[in-house]
Amino acid sequence: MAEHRLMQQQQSKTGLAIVGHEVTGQESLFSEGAVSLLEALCREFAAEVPVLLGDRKQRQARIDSGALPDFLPHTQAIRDGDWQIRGIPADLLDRRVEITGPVERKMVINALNAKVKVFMADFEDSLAPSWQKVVEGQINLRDAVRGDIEYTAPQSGKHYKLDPDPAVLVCRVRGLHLQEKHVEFNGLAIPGALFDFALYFYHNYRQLLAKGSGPYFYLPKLESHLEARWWAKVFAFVEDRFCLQSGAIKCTCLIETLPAVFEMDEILYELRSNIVALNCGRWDYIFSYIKTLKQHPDRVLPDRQAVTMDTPFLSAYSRLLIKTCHKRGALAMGGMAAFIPAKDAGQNQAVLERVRKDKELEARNGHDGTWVAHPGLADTAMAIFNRYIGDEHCNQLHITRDVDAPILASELLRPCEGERTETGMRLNIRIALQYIEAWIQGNGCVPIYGLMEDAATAEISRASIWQWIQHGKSLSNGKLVTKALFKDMLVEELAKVKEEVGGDRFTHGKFTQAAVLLEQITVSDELVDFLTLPGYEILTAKQ
Ligand SMILES: CC(=O)SCCNC(=O)CCNC(=O)[C@H](O)C(C)(C)COP(=O)(O)OP(=O)(O)OC[C@H]1O[C@@H](n2cnc3c(N)ncnc32)[C@H](O)[C@@H]1OP(=O)(O)O
Ligand SMILES: O=CC(=O)O
Ligand SMILES: [Mg+2]
Repeated sequence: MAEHRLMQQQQSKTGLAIVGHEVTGQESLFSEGAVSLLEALCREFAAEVPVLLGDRKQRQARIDSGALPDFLPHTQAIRDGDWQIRGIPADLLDRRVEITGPVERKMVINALNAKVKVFMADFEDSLAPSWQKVVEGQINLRDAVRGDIEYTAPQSGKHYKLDPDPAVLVCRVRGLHLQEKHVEFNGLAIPGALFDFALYFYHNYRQLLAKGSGPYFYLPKLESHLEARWWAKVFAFVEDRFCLQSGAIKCTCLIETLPAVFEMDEILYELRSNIVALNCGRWDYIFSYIKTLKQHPDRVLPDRQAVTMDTPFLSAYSRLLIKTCHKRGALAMGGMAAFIPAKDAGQNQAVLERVRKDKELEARNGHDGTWVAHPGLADTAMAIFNRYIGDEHCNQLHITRDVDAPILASELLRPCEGERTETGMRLNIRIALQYIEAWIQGNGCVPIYGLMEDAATAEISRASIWQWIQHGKSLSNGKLVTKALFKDMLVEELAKVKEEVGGDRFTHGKFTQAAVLLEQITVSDELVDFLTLPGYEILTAKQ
């Protein structure tokens, strides 16, 4: 019956239509109840998304013409008010180490078995959202929630299954800028965020609540409290529809855009029934600093490697997030050190040392937990947070920073010192090339030169070069960064990548196509909002 209704809708172009190719196992995912929820959400909320995205453009236009982001005058009462978020469920009180990773079957099992408190299952920065991957990802999470997930690696024959006490599951849905073009509502592609949210919620909320957990979400790339309000309405609508207690759905918002850091109190306030934490998504935040201040010549960033969490503008961001969260009873999560374990034992010691240093800074600032990209880093991060949190507490909520001096807008916006080097520019090109190549083939997270690269980190690499060209910056060796210099380097670095990956891999890969896309988005006069937008067109072209 559901199939019949869908076919009718596909013909009439009204209501919801699934237009993607058939993925094995999708019948049970697109059950009548799930489709009906998705359709209701699209009917109620999809039309508001372009309006919210339009608000982003208007804000950006004001900043492009010289204004600087600042705290909002008309929400002063919310910042000054004495209010708290509603509360944190027991299984989310202790989040000292969270692992993140894409929703592929093997990774889901490995992440849930890792020695961490939470697994953030990611439909966002680390996933290239091909139709196949998003559908399979939902199936994998549904099976994991039921404790019914296994996997056998085709090559090694290694078998994977869940350990008895898996990590708490939190699902990160796509950002509002991304569409899911394989599902249409009234003939238009639907917001990817609604697709991810509706399916994860529908298939898992009962089982999760029955085992004392709940439907938990990470919300990425918010830019304003009005976007948080939109999510609050989505949550309330769903809680009502399924006769759940208000606040049964819980979320953590990533503060990973420069505009959002000025609205953290407001975001917590809008979502106060549902929110439990904010998270320092540092990589997108750095990208957003570049993007938001792209027309401000005095705020051009140096080499990516110089932009570390101890630089003043990032330190202010981390400290203000902690202060804001703890004042409101919410957890303040740290972010990702992009290092991943090295095969060589000596090199690995150096990696662990860098992770330790990064986590130590977060824990000392007062963060309640942090992210790792790889199970091999869990113990290191856990040891640091254990030392700061101890056995008596499960977080650092008791640490309030009211006595600290206020953190001012000028500190959040402070220009970042450091060199722009030819080595840094060439490295940016090679990273962006290899990442885009992986992404357009359907792989959203890859190790490159010993670091985890995902959509957020790669954005920094490509946007930095755009910004250096735009403002006619010189490199430390005196070379002026121009479109011509970039194009010459692109040819040279493409050849270098070929040497590094080998002729065979190069020929069978999509490096030339990646180079074309990288060139387009780097020499364009306007900064392309997200590389995943043109990337999605390529990714989905042949599906
Ligand atoms: C800016 C942000 O948004 S950060 C959040 C988004 N980014 C992420 O989540 C990054 C997640 N990390 C990853 O995807 C991976 O660690 C990568 C791609 C960087 C490296 O992966 P690999 O090359 O497979 O690493 P490696 O070979 O060392 O892996 C060893 C084992 O650990 C597993 N593993 C590695 N990372 C993870 C992870 N994050 N979750 C679960 N398992 C993992 C691998 O699957 C592999 O398992 P196996 O031995 O059973 O085959
Ligand atoms: O999503 C996390 C980030 O750092 O970006
Ligand atoms: Mg991010």
